[in-house]
Amino acid sequence: MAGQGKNNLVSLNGILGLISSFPLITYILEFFKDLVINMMKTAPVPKHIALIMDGNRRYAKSKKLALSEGHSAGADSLIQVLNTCYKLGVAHVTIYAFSIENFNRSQEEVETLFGLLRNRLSLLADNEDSYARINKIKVRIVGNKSLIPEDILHDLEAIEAKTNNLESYRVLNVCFPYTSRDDIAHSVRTISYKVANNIIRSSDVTLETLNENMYMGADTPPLDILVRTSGHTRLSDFMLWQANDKCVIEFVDVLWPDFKFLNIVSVILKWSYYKTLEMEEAYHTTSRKKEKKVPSPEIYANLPPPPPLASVTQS
Ligand SMILES: CC(C)=CCC/C(C)=C/CC/C(C)=C/COP(=O)(O)OP(=O)(O)O
Repeated sequence: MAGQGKNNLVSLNGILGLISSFPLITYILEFFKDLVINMMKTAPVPKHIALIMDGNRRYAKSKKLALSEGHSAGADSLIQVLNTCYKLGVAHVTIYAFSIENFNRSQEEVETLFGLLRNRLSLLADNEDSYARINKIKVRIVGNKSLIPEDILHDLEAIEAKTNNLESYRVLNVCFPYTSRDDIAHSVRTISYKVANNIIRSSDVTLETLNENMYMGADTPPLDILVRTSGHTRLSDFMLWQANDKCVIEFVDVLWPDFKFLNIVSVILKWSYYKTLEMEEAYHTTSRKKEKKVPSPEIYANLPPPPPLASVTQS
């Protein structure tokens, strides 16, 4: 049944894709998408969503495309998903764009991925009317920058500089090249350095200190939803530290390039539904506690007698 539901959603996405090739229909579809988004805004909205965009190569194989086209289709999907998230009011989106493990892929694929990332991010941020700048989205490269070739790093840092101004209030964290364990090791190394140089005391090191010294920075809200596409049910060394406590992990059995508006909307709707139930439960628990605090009649019975009545008209 779950597989059938998945196929229905993929074919619905396909139909939407096909009919959206007509301009008037695109306009009507966008109108309905905005309507859905505006309705969803009346319920709780997650602050931070992370995405493991898995399945680009399988998508390319299934469509008999070149591998690079699979990644390119993945980048197209990402733009749609980002647009939905930011329109809805999600402040931070974090994407696993390149794992340190991905360096084990062929030189050709690594270069394709680096080039794609540089080109797509440039498109997102280069000009004043580019998507990230119009929509006030800060692009941040999060990860072990020492592993990025100099020319690519130079371009990525230029993109960061163009979007990182005070007006930006949405954030796109591009994890590149990244693994969680490398992030945790980086945080521990930074803290050890600070302790050794008397910048902080070891007794003051808390979970928050570890958090603050991670690549992502202290101003990142707790992770609400982590999505992995393609049906694989593992985290592949991503967000191991951040996916804690209240974070919901969603494994969606759809290849990333097929992950579109309806898929991200259903993930967020589910989160929002359970969040509403949780808030309602918390509300009832607090009101029950308040009700319990009402003093019992016996307490009134034991109160001292009231003072004698005095009137201003009768001296
Ligand atoms: C603008 C911008 C930041 C673009 C990002 C482009 C993008 C979608 C990158 C993801 C790359 C990646 C390693 C995907 C995993 O699928 P896979 O290659 O492991 O596929 P498979 O699971 O089918 O082998």
